[in-house]
Amino acid sequence: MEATATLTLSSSPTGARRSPARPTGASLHLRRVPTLSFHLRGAQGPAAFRALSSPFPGCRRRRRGSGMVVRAEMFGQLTTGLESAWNKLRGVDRLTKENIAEPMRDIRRALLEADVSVPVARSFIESVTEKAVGTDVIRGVQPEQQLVKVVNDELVQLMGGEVSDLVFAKTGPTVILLAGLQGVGKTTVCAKLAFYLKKMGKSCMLVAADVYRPAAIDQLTILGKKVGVPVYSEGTEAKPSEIAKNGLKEAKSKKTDVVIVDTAGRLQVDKAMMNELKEVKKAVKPTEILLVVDAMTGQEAAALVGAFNVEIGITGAILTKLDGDSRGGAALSIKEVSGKPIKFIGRGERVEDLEPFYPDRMAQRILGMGDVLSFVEQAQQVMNQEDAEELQKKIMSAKFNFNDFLKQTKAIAQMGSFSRIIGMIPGMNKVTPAQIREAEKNVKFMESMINVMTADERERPELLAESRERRRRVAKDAGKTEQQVSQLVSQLFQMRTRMQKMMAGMQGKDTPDMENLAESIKAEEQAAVATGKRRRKYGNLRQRDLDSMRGYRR
Ligand SMILES: Nc1nc2c(ncn2[C@@H]2O[C@H](COP(=O)(O)OP(=O)(O)OP(=O)(O)O)[C@@H](O)[C@H]2O)c(=O)[nH]1
Repeated sequence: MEATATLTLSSSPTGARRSPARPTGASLHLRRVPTLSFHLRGAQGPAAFRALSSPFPGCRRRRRGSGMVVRAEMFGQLTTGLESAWNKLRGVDRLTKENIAEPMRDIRRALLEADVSVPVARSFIESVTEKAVGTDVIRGVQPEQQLVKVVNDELVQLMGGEVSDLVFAKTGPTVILLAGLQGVGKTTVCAKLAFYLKKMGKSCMLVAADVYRPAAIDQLTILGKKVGVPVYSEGTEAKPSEIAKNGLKEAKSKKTDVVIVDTAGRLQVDKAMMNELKEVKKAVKPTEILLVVDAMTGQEAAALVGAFNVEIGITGAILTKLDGDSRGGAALSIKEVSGKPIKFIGRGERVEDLEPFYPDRMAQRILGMGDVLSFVEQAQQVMNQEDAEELQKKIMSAKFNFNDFLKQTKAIAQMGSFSRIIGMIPGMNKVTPAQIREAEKNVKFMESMINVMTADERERPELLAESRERRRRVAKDAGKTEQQVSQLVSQLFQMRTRMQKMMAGMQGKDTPDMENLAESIKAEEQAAVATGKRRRKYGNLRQRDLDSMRGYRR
């Protein structure tokens, strides 16, 4: 026999539900550990791989020595489903509503297969479609790569965007109350959290408030010993709220930093369970109430977090058993469905197997395309850099027109800040958040007027400066006053002059001494409002603008 294979199956009932066909010539050794992995060696390795992995879409192969290790990764099936979406976009030159329709169907199917609920999948698809179609083409980036980036960003948002850190009490011990259904891993999480907090330098105490399962107290005591933290218990006779209260008193007297309260789990959500939790909550006023949920239960876990939140008001969730054959639905839906963040994930039975939940890392793990993402990000940066250089050239040759103006205002809307573009022009990176907000407020107002200008007028702003009729027409079409249009025209010329001066000032200086752009725009705006005296032929355009305009035409 030339090939050997070691196959390990998930310890969970759902993980073990499918058994791959046994390949000829390969020996299988079954162990109960919570991932699926094959180690194949010998000439028949590839054949054995195909036979073994066929029931597990998303299996990954890795060469190891002369053999190969195959793992059915968490979310493997979802990753595979998404891959088929990218493949359908090969050969298209930009993303359109039409050509992404089918890939979007694939993504939707992949999400549903991963056990994401229908409404969550629907709103995800809607927002990806909207963002993908509205994305500018980035030079050198394939449309399918661009879609990967959009999907990644939306996945990160779906999972809460930012990492949600544990909150600690300002004074006295921080109390963490753990709740959850039976067997989800609450008791194990107590020890894992204590281990994690000890590594952070916090002293911990575990409180055994699960009085219904005598073994739970023993289990907690053993785990407490293992991680080196004291366990407070009063046996199975006392009331959980009393035990928690006394435990907290003891922790205070010992100046313990964090108290973790283990509560009883039930097979399903019931009134008695909720009432008991409410009592414990009232007795110890926890800083964090975390619901422990099993990732294997998919969208049910998300619904459960929502239900507990409505009943007792929780601060977040801990998702366990993500190392098994979890399809990912829980991780993807919890925040969206319940509004509560996932704070930690459990990825194994050992005390070390708990880590904070990072939405961005999780999204990358799902897509399995870290390299594509960083490539698209770099290309975007290059494009912004090129934009900035182009803008600089235009400013220097006094050709900054309404199209550039609009492009900049749109860039503001897109990026939420001037500073990303402006910051790339050397010396122009002093824009403050208040100025950004101010600039953003004006964006829509200006855009409405620029949108109704003709292509010629946008290209050559002096057409508007010279013709009162044109300004009147723009005002009428945009629903603004003639004065507001004149102000916009005047602002563009002032901006142009000002920018030119700044650029000229910058040349030959390492650290130019100049005001930032937004400040200058604001100053000019105020000046424009204050002036009204020199309005003759050009309505309320100011003499200085006319001079600058003449300079442009020379
Ligand atoms: N694979 C895997 N197994 C886990 C994980 N967390 C817990 N388990 C296992 O799940 C089983 C149940 O864990 P417990 O901590 O006893 O669950 P519990 O919620 O306290 O259960 P009750 O006290 O009955 O409510 C144990 O065999 C744990 O080893 C995890 O992240 N991954």
